[in-house]
Amino acid sequence: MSELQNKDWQLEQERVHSVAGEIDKTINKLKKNTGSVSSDVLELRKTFWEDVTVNLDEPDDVIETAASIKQQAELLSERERTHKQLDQKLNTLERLKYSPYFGRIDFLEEGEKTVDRVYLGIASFMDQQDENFLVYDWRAPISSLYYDYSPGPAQYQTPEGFIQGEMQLKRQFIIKAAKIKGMFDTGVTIGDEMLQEVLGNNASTQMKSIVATIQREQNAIIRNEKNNLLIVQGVAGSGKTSAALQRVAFLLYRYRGTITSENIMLFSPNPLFNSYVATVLPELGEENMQQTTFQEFLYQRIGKNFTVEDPFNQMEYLLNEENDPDYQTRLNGIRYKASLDFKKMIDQYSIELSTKGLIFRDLKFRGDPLISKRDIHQYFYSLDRNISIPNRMLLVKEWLLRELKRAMKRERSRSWVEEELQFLEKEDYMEAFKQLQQKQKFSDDTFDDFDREQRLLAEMVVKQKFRPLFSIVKQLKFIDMPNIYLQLFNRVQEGACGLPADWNEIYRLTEKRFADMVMSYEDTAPYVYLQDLLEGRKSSTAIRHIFIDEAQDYSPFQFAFIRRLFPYSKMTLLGDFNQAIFSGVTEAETVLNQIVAAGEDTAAFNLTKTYRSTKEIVEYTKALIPGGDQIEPFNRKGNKPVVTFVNKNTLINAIIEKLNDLQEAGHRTIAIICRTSEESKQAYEALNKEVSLHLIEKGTIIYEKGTNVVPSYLAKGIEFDAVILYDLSQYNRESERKLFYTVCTRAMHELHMMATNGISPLMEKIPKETYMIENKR
Ligand SMILES: Nc1ncnc2c1ncn2[C@@H]1O[C@H](COP(=O)(O)OP(=O)(O)OP(=O)(O)O)[C@@H](O)[C@H]1O
Repeated sequence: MSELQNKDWQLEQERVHSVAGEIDKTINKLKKNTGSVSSDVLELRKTFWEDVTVNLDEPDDVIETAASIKQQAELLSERERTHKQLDQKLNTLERLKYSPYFGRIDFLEEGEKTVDRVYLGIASFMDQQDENFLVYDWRAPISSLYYDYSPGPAQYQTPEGFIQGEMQLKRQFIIKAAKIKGMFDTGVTIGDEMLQEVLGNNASTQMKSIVATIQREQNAIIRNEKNNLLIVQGVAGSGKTSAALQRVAFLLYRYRGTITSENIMLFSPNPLFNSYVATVLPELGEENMQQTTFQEFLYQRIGKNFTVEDPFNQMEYLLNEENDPDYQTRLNGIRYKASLDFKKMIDQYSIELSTKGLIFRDLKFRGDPLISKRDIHQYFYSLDRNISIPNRMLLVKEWLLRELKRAMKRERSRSWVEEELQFLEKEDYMEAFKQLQQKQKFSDDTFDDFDREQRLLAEMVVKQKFRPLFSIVKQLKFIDMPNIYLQLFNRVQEGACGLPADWNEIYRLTEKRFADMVMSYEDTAPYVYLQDLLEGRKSSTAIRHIFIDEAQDYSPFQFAFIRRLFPYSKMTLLGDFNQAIFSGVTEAETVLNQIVAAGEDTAAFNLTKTYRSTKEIVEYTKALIPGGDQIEPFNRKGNKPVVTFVNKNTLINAIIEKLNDLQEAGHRTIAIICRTSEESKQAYEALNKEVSLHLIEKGTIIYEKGTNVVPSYLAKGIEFDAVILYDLSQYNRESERKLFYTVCTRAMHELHMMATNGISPLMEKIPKETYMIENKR
């Protein structure tokens, strides 16, 4: 280090100390505040009832009591909110104290004489007089200079317009416990050294924020405010998920006051992924957005009577059941049911249903139809056809509720009621007695009282028996959805586009599964879509931004469906067609290559640089996919991938040997990736006797440090220090190329592949010099 650099370092270190000191002062002040708020909260909770005047004697008193409770509850919740905010602020300050900032830029604004020195951190921090920013939030308008430019002419956008000027210095810091551990002045690309430092670390079981090293092309995605729909195609490891999460943080900052974490929703591939990304936003001092998986979202809408298949079962079927006589039909069905043609067919069908064809269910009472499906049908189609189907359904619902009430009255005097009365429990009598007392219906005449009690009990019995019927009607379950859906396949398909030749077979298969009360994954979205067209669904207005990660796994149909549910949301789709493992097998369209965005205000991004894996691993994996030569690895050195020839007897020992080597080399997260869940279980059983490891299944929520055995499709989106592919020879169908690519790209530092039956034909085009071969047969 030169003397000048040494001096700079010293000056910067002094500043770090002084800023950390200021942060400490603020922390202490805040702690005092938090203390008093937290004792307020405790006190309020303790004395809640003391300060409420409870009097239930007269109706007026009851109203007053309710108002008094409400007031007290509001006071408590306001204090609790303040407490939570202070707590969050304290947390952020503690993080800032540990590492106040990661970057500095010196910017001379056009027409100004003094240079602005801007230090960037995870949150803004001002001096004690609240006059000067000691740290700028990385999301502030001026901070974008850091991500977008190298020293030289530069500009940034503010709500008032562009500010031009010259960036004179760009400096990066690695600060830990208020000590500068690294300091780099950067040139053209930001943070090569810093990226080396960050990417060279061990993989973690939880994703980390990347704010210190966001790249320019990622920044464009993170800060986009112009477009309603962002489509990001990015190669494996290009930072799509990272960009999505930092974008959430950006939006929460930029639209503070109008948008909260409640208004943002992330669709993610599985529950494990949800927990994998769950710490990024809290690390940045923000609350997590809403998270769901698409299947979870759909399941709430499908009756509990169905066993609903999830995408993982579907994947297992596709990978394991090639010899099933129905395999090809199922595949064709999956492909068509994913398409917009199928959606059009459903739209057309729903128009027809407006005039004929709806199917209803009998409303049965004590085994007999009380209101027959024919009556419901007749009533429905007697209504004005200009009224939409959902609105007519509401009218039918109201009519049915009226009819049920009428029927209830009729039933009270039926003989079955009297019979039931004899079997009532003592508690039922007590209840009737209590009710009569409350209604003050007792008279002096005990004979009358007996009569009244009997009548009330009869009412109670009938009401109870009718309850399920009321609930059926209220939930519109008098509509026979499964049969309406099946009828769709069995009608004349006039002008239907792209109908598969084996349509009748597809119908037969769908019907067969429905008869067993099983709904295949490919039917879930179309089924719920049709249901929504008939029942109506209030689109969600609370969600303002939707993020869909792993978007390549969504069909055009599914995307159109989501779009319809959230008409007021902006959307960010992130995916990689080379990782379309589901449609890789089925050859169905995915939303990424058939974007349904006509007329939308759309921006498309293409990320080709990859950060996860070493250069050697990328050189190997990029040769696996068409167009892979465009993938640009980050220059981080490592070992070449290794293919180990084994036979069935030596496989487990070879893996154990690898595990030992990798652990010795300091790798903390190692995945043994198997093709299917069955294979994972076998591998786990065999290895578990010898080494300590965990098995990841579809319900697994958290992945743990150490060695994990994981089925291919559950490894999506996450990463490991080292990956051992359980058996590379099994990936031999062309349709599994994307799956093979996806699993190999999970490795950060080391990729090892066992081969029980020679090299996979999918590796044919991979240059021999990109990997090494070992023999353990
Ligand atoms: N700008 C960056 N600075 C530091 N690390 C980065 C950056 N961009 C990406 N990374 C790292 O690269 C790895 C891959 O990122 P991420 O998981 O977001 O990529 P992805 O495109 O979603 O990958 P995949 O499609 O393979 O799931 C992560 O470890 C992430 O922290």
